Amino acid sequence: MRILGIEGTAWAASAAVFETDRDHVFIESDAYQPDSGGIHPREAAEHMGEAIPEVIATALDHARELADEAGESRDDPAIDAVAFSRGPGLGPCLRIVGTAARTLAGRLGVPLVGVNHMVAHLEIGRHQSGFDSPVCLNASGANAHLLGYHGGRYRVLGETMDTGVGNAIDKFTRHVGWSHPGGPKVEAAAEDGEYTDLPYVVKGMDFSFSGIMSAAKQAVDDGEPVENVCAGLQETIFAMLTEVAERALSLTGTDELVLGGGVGQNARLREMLSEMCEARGAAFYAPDPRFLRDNAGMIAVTGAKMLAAGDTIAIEASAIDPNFRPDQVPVTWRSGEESVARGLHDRSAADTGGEASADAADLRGAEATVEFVDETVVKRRLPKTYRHPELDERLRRERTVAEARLTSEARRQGVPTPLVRDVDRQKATITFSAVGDRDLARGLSPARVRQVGSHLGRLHAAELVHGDPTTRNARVTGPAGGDTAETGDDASDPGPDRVYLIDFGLGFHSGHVEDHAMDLHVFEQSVVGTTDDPEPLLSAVEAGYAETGPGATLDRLREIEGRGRYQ
Ligand SMILES: C[C@@H](O)[C@H](NC(=O)OP(=O)(O)OC[C@H]1O[C@@H](n2cnc3c(N)ncnc32)[C@H](O)[C@@H]1O)C(=O)O
Ligand SMILES: Nc1ncnc2c1ncn2[C@@H]1O[C@H](COP(=O)(O)OP(=O)(O)OP(=O)(O)O)[C@@H](O)[C@H]1O
Ligand SMILES: [Fe+2]
Repeated sequence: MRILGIEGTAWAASAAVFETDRDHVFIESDAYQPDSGGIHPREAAEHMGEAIPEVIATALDHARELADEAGESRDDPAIDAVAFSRGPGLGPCLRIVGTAARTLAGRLGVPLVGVNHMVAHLEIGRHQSGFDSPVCLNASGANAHLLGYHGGRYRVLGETMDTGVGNAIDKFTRHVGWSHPGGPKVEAAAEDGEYTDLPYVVKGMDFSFSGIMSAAKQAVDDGEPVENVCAGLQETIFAMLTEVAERALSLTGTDELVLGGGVGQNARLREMLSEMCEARGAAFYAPDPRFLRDNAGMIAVTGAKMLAAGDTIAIEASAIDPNFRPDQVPVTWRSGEESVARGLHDRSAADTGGEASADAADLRGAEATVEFVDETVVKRRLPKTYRHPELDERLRRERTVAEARLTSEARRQGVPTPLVRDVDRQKATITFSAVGDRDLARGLSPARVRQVGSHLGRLHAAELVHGDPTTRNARVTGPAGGDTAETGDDASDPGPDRVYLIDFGLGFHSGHVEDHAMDLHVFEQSVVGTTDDPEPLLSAVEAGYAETGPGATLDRLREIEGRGRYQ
């Protein structure tokens, strides 16, 4: 089969032909380059209007040659379907691409396939790597998120809370007067720069860039050489992306990572991700640059998978969607049984602690190694070689201090946590009492997550924020199956099932409703990412929270969930 792909969500007017038999992709692209400033939607649309017909004509010529070589009749269309980017992206650009795709499919009498651009950024890497069910890091201009397939959809495991990663970099380069796009210029300048410290902001698997960008602009304005700020920016932003990717691998239990998106062309980002994966024995795949930046090849390849699954779209129903989120797409081309979290269900090492602790294997979280010694666990934040040594040293020290302090403070508020027995700041090592029989991820139940909700509420009421409350950072007593006869639905009496919160390394003090709602959001996201039917669990979390937490948090949580983050 031969699929024509068309891409034009923002800057790349691109058309491609994917030949499924040979697994070969031909791509023709024409980039929009703003004269000054960033991407202007109107200018970008004008560019699409001129360039899209030309790139399509070139791709169709190529398809015709292939059809002739194959001896196909000249009366047959040389392609079997037209796949196009339906969104997300700039409305005026998407409309031009949509119109071109509909017209062409109608004229040739072939099916139309509507592709989500973000899903295409990750499907291309999955296709080329041959991985089963990887975690995907999309690092593009307008987006930044971690995705994993579970229960028929790509779930967002973590994402930017403000701008996309490329746009953040481009805003900085505009500030220093460099032309668009800024990413490659920052990469080149960083080669000659010395690392400078900038704010580092991750919350569980979410992250934000706005504080870093303001600090970077300020540093330049204050006279710091721009190449030093570029080096600091790369080291900070890419270490954040690498850290959250590692956390996603750890949370899902998967050992495969693929990279997608235009920022993925950056050699330093690829180096960090590949080093992180190597250190934890995971496989890493990054497509060639021509498949990372916006291109129609990824649209054609994803379109072919959708076509094979019968996932075509009627012309009347093919409206574009500038806010099309990847988790809205029903993934018709993959089996409902596949899951990014498959590793969770066949790893016995996570059942540890209590009686079993003496025999338990040592664990590796995302950040640290955990060694079980009698009834204690020794948690060591070993150096991460992918990070700049200064940044690494700072993070390990700060987090060790925060973890020891907040674990104890939480306990004083009545939240079950391990006892802190010893802290060695120099070696970034803490010794705790062992708690629980297994991670909550391996024993989810409404009664247990209700306790997590209630614990978080108690912390927030005392102006404490956990910072990384996931289903792997709670330990439970009792059986793997969850609700026992003793606990039943009566969560006010936890019975023999007790839920402990651990891993306060990203914790901090805050009375701000936004920080509280984000904390709850991080926990709910970790539940949604790894379960088939999250709704009863989410209701239980919120019911537990409502009993103990500040009143405004749940409203703010709804607001956070509803925020469009495509800026
Ligand atoms: C919705 C869609 O239009 C959008 N596409 C997009 O942003 O183009 P993409 O090709 O994936 O990424 C472009 C970004 O990638 C950055 N970039 C390109 N080369 C880079 C490099 N070597 N280092 C860092 N960033 C780089 C650019 O500065 C720019 O911000 C998206 O996928 O979010
Ligand atoms: N006090 C404890 N009692 C029992 N088990 C523990 C304890 N502390 C940690 N563990 C186990 O070790 C694992 C890793 O610990 P922890 O989450 O603190 O490390 P981490 O590297 O910071 O993890 P991540 O960043 O992935 O959340 C936990 O998921 C848990 O199974
Ligand atoms: Fe893109």
